[in-house]
Amino acid sequence: MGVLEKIKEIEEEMARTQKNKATEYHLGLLKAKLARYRAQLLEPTTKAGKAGEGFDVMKSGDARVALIGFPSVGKSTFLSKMTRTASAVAAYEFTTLTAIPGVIDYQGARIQLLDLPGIVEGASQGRGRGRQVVSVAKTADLIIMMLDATKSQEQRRLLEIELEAVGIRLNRKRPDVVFKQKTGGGIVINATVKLTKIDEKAVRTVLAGYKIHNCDVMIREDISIDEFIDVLIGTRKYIPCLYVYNKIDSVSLEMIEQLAQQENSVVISCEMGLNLDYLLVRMWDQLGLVKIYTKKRGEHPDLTDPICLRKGATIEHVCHGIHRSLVSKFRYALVWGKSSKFNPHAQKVGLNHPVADEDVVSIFTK
Ligand SMILES: Nc1nc2c(ncn2[C@@H]2O[C@H](COP(=O)(O)OP(=O)(O)OP(=O)(O)O)[C@@H](O)[C@H]2O)c(=O)[nH]1
Ligand SMILES: [K+]
Ligand SMILES: [Mg+2]
Repeated sequence: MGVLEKIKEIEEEMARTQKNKATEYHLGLLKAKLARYRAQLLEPTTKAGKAGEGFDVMKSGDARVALIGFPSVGKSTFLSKMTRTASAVAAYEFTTLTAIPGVIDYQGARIQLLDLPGIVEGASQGRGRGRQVVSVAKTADLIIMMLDATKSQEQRRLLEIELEAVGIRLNRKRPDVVFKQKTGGGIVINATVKLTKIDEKAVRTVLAGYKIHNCDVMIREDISIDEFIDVLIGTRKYIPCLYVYNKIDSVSLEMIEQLAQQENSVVISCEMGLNLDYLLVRMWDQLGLVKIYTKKRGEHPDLTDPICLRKGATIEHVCHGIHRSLVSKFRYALVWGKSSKFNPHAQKVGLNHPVADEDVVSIFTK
């Protein structure tokens, strides 16, 4: 039996099984199995389908934003508006057939915006170019899920299912669980908080489903069984997502208001150029980039050409941003700004010092 059939069989069994206390563990086991087969589906080595390879686009700039959506929601129109790259726009579906990269220059950062083919239901199982599209989505620092404001709200849920199916977790944090596999000693489970959604038996059932008999599990937040499975699988991608409703020029004001009030959502009209600046602000916030200005000794900081880094970046990342070989010659750095202990005065720091947005940094070398 192929992987697809096995998946279907488990899904059918899950649908048949009533959800209650008595079936809880059995369902947990089925879920674990299902997740394992789905993971196989994405392995390049299985015969279940062609490798989950993405389109061949070089990652460039300081961050990558991927446009995911059904056909004809306006993804290419958006790329053409926001960047100097033109991507074909048309009223028919599947106009775009490959990944088209464009660049947004914003706040001194270069953000790569990727226009992608529209995906359809079943994309994660290889329908259309779906598999390729979702694997590109996995490489993004932010996903813009583009939705058509004139269409049913169902579209959003369907897309979420497709992205979930390939291991993407939208707007969620990695579960706070420490999992260590061992060669002996049995299963040791500890929790530092009260667990209301799972118990030890459920955890053991899932571990048995994965044929794991020796491990340490330290659970530090009130997780669900699905989140525990994610921890075991280990390759989940936790990516921020903005739900962008396009074509608001064609819906009522009440509708616009209702869509705009949802969490993580932004309403726009590409065609009328409505709210696009605000979307940029929201994208920037979600990406969480920090700008660092460099300063040579005795000179003013260079405010025209900041180095853009991820949140959590250190002086070491700043060095890499200036020149590859700088770290090997590094002696110390002076930092002014929010990360300086003596702000507004400078602090002398080492490579591990975490920088903050708009810090000014001077590097001193040997
Ligand atoms: N009314 C309205 N129409 C829009 C807007 N933005 C795009 N469109 C129209 O929607 C249609 C599809 O636009 P595209 O940019 O090709 O959509 P796409 O998502 O890239 O489509 P595929 O590449 O086929 O997946 C075109 O006819 C656009 O003119 C908008 O803000 N309002
Ligand atoms: K189109
Ligand atoms: Mg397109």
